[in-house]
Amino acid sequence: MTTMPLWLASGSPRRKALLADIGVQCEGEGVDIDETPLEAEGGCAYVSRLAAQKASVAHERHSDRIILGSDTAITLDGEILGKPCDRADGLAMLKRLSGRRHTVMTGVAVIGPAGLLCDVVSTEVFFRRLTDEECQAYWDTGEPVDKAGGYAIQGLGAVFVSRIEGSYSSVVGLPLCETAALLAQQGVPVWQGVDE
Ligand SMILES: Cc1cn([C@H]2C[C@H](O)[C@@H](COP(=O)(O)OP(=O)(O)OP(=O)(O)O)O2)c(=O)[nH]c1=O
Repeated sequence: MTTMPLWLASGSPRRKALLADIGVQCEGEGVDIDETPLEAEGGCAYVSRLAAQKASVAHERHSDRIILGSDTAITLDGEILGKPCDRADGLAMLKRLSGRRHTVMTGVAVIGPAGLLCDVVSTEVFFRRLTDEECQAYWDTGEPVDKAGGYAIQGLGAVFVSRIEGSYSSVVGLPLCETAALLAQQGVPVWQGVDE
């Protein structure tokens, strides 16, 4: 076990709350990086690159901590969808998700005594059909604006999701099973089903 405190390279209150759910306390703040996908970059490579980059930038400032960075994006028809840039973009995303399945990918990177450790978790999310009125009313709630794909499974957007295959916490922003394993490999005290 390490005595190095954990630093979350994220401004997302959801990621902090998910870690708190499994008893992991941390400080942290978001880092500003360019989130433009590289040419021909796939979703898995994209979220793992951004998670590692967020962790590396934070590590430069807080080299005395264990650093956790993460990134969530959705993929549909071979395209990466991040956060909507405006109302028109958000409505277009919701219409594309309507009545079909898409993939949510979350990359997690942890820098610590074991070096840089990364994982990517993919989850299939199935949406029921949405009417134009529903998409507009949902956008107007304000919930979609800072969410990858323009919806929140943990919020009002849950009424659009008929089922998922994979990790719920990963869709919300941090896959807890895999994150706990990465933290444990870096010596962070984290409960994994047995008391030490
Ligand atoms: C699909 C989906 C995404 N999201 C969120 C998770 C992420 O916070 C966000 C995607 O943006 P990210 O760039 O992954 O994260 P962020 O900008 O919120 O925070 P930071 O970069 O500082 O860590 O979308 C939900 O909260 N619910 C959902 O159902």
